[in-house]
Amino acid sequence: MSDTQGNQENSTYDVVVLGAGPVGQNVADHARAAGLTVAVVERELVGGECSYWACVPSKALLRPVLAVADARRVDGARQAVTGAIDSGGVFARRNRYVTDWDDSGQVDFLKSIGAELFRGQGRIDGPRRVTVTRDDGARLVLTARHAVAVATGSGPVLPDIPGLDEARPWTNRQGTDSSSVPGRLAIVGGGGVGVEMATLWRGLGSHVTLLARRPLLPRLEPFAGELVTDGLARAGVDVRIGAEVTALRRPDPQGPVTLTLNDGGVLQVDEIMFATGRTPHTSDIGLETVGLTPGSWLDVDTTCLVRGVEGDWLYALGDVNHHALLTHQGKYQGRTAGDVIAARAAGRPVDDAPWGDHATTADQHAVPQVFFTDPEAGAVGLTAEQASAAGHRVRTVDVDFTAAQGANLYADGYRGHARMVVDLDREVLLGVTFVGPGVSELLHSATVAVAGEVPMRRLRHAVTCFPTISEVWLFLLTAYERA
Ligand SMILES: Cc1cc2nc3c(=O)[nH]c(=O)nc-3n(C[C@H](O)[C@H](O)[C@H](O)COP(=O)(O)OP(=O)(O)OC[C@H]3O[C@@H](n4cnc5c(N)ncnc54)[C@H](O)[C@@H]3O)c2cc1C
Ligand SMILES: NC(=O)c1ccc[n+]([C@@H]2O[C@H](COP(=O)([O-])OP(=O)(O)OC[C@H]3O[C@@H](n4cnc5c(N)ncnc54)[C@H](O)[C@@H]3O)[C@@H](O)[C@H]2O)c1
Repeated sequence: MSDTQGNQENSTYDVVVLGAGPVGQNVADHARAAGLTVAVVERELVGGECSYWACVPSKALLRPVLAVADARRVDGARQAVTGAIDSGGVFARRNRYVTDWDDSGQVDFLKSIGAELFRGQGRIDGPRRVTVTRDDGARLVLTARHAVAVATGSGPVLPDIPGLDEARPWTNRQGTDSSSVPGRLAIVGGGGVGVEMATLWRGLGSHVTLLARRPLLPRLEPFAGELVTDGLARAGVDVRIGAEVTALRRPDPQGPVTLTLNDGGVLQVDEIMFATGRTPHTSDIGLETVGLTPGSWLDVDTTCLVRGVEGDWLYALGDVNHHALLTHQGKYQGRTAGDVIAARAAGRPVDDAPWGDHATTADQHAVPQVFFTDPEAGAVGLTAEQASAAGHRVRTVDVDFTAAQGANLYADGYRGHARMVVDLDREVLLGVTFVGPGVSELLHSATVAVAGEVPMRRLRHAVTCFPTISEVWLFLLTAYERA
């Protein structure tokens, strides 16, 4: 429904979604499937950071690097890998997966579900109202009968270092959309973006220096970061733990960047990339008009309803709520919140008990994550340290993959390690971590066990196929039973 006042158009929908990334699209899809009318506001590309400058291009670029690394671990296949990776072919592959940064396919998806797309910057303007400012300056007002869902994602945080602007650093954007390989690349930050970008650009031939304040992948079990550090070093990445950049210089815009480091050393590179964390896209979305602080992460309950806002109409999903900065977890929140909004709109009961239909319980207990490094690292649930800190009485079981024949048949001289964290009181798994080639596809088995709270005694009946990498489960369970 729409009407016009002066030159400002006003329209009313059941739900207004801010941001058409993967998360915004999921909440829209679920609300539409329940029969609600939905407006989606997007200021850039429908598909968001994930589709064009994060998950999809990074994995399109990494896959050839990891495929070649896998082939090199198999006698007979290794001899067929004789040359360097063809970066032109890799970039062309990436361009196909990001559809040349053209979002028409995803626009068609929104049309197909019957959601209305509004292009422009969306801002909340008091309860249940959103203004959209288009590039040509035109403004329209959207009113939400039931809910406004914020899914505006996050952007890179850059440290405040002298010379930062002059250095014109890369962020995840240039790290995923560049079509030339820098001769020398410094990457700052040892989280997920840093380790994947180091794997990728080294694989394409760059001389990469990875500067990390702390050990790599600090949110995972410590052995994951250690094995990934080792893998990067074997690939030729100069990994420097404890390093920080204190100043940057790039006097000639076409010339190299000079980094001053905290140990007083100097490093010269052709590009520098920052992978030093994310900040929510909430500074310019009108949070102050509903009593919230601009620029803050949005604090939500288990149904993704924002706390501290009267009237139960504002939801926040995906990166902006800071539960887990991962596409799949944000999409889970989007599916859940879409269903919650529909239930509340229809006056139906909301099942927000733990593991209920309308609760994002997995955000607290079973978040899975895979890093596409060499070796791959995958984890779900709590680490041993997190589980103990949360007050659980735990047993930690560790095994090397080398004993699993399936793993060795997959890669000669397979190197990998797994850990499971068992809750001794309930005899269920709290967390599992795998590190090794090919473990990315193994992780979901652990996610099912953790989210399903499958009793340890039942897990022994989940027989692993011989000979597959999954045999690691047999070694883990045997070690648990015999301890
Ligand atoms: C290099 C990199 C690799 C990654 N790899 C993975 C991976 O392999 N797997 C994984 O699960 N996660 C990965 N992530 C994390 C993942 O990208 C994010 O968790 C995901 O994009 C979050 O989705 P979202 O929909 O919340 O936000 P986004 O994808 O950022 O989408 C938000 C959308 O909102 C729009 N928007 C923002 N503000 C407004 C406004 N005011 N008005 C209108 N529109 C607005 C933006 O333009 C954008 O389109 C990676 C991140 C990075 C940086
Ligand atoms: N495959 C995947 O699922 C995948 C891949 C990449 C990123 N992601 C997600 O995207 C999000 C963002 O990743 P990220 O790596 O940018 O952030 P992050 O927060 O995971 O890691 C950033 C790292 O940079 C370090 N750091 C911060 N400031 C620094 C400084 N000035 N100097 C040196 N080091 C500094 C931090 O200590 C931290 O270890 C993460 O939450 C991650 O889960 C997921």
